[in-house]
Amino acid sequence: MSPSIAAVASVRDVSKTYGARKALDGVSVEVGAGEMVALIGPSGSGKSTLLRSITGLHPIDPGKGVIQVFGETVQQNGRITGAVRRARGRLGMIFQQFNLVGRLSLFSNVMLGSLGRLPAWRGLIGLWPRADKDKAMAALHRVGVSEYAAQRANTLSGGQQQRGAIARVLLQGAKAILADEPVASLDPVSARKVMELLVELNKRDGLGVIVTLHQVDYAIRYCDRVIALQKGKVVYDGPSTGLDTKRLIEIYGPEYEDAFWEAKA
Ligand SMILES: Nc1ncnc2c1ncn2[C@@H]1O[C@H](COP(=O)(O)OP(=O)(O)OP(=O)(O)O)[C@@H](O)[C@H]1O
Repeated sequence: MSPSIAAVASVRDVSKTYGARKALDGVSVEVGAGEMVALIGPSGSGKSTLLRSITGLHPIDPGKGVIQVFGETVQQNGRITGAVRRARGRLGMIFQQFNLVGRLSLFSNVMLGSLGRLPAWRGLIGLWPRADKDKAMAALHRVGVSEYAAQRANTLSGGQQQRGAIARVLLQGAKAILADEPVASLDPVSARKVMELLVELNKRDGLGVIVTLHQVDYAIRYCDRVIALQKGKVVYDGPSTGLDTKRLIEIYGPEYEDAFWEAKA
């Protein structure tokens, strides 16, 4: 399979143990290049651990587990391979707390997305090539926050910061976005805008998206496919329309309505 059409992530029989706790227990999932998939499940079910394993931020347990990103093996037999650097360039990470440098302008934060391709000294003295500066402004425009380019990141609202973080991923040239609870710190209006932006990047630009969500209603509304984890195991992998009450009780238990952010229709 050529890397351009290979799956964003192919995870086969992966386990991850912290001390005596199995955070992932024989997980196998594959997310295709153009898909937008929600990763849901109760707190502590292993969602973040799965995303971190895909990006090679920690080694999985030794054994038969294998993780491939765009067709290249990034983890095998408990070892992170040399292909992980290339994989990280292709995967844009978005976090709950935005991960911007607060004292830098939004523009400078977005420019940091090009550091993987440029020598670091250029960034240190602000000597960015004109073409990259133009691309950064275009990315900020694309996500709807270009008017705040000169403003220090820590003076912006959460929603504006998260859009800036997405612009940085666009400048990085990522082919897919892995978002770990990207709306958990936002008010519902900003959260909806960030989710709509992710949908647009998926549908219009063809970026693969894997997004962990605490809010089941958001998973159903914005993602065609849902993968649910429970105690480190995949307990559902299918269309979001298949998440009926019985399934939700299986995933979250009888308190499943607490997993809806906005009122359940
Ligand atoms: N660095 C770590 N050291 C020890 N245990 C960890 C570590 N990271 C995660 N765990 C444990 O692994 C399990 C899965 O955690 P993980 O953060 O992946 O769950 P999650 O589904 O993302 O939870 P949440 O929705 O609350 O963010 C939990 O029991 C957690 O306590």
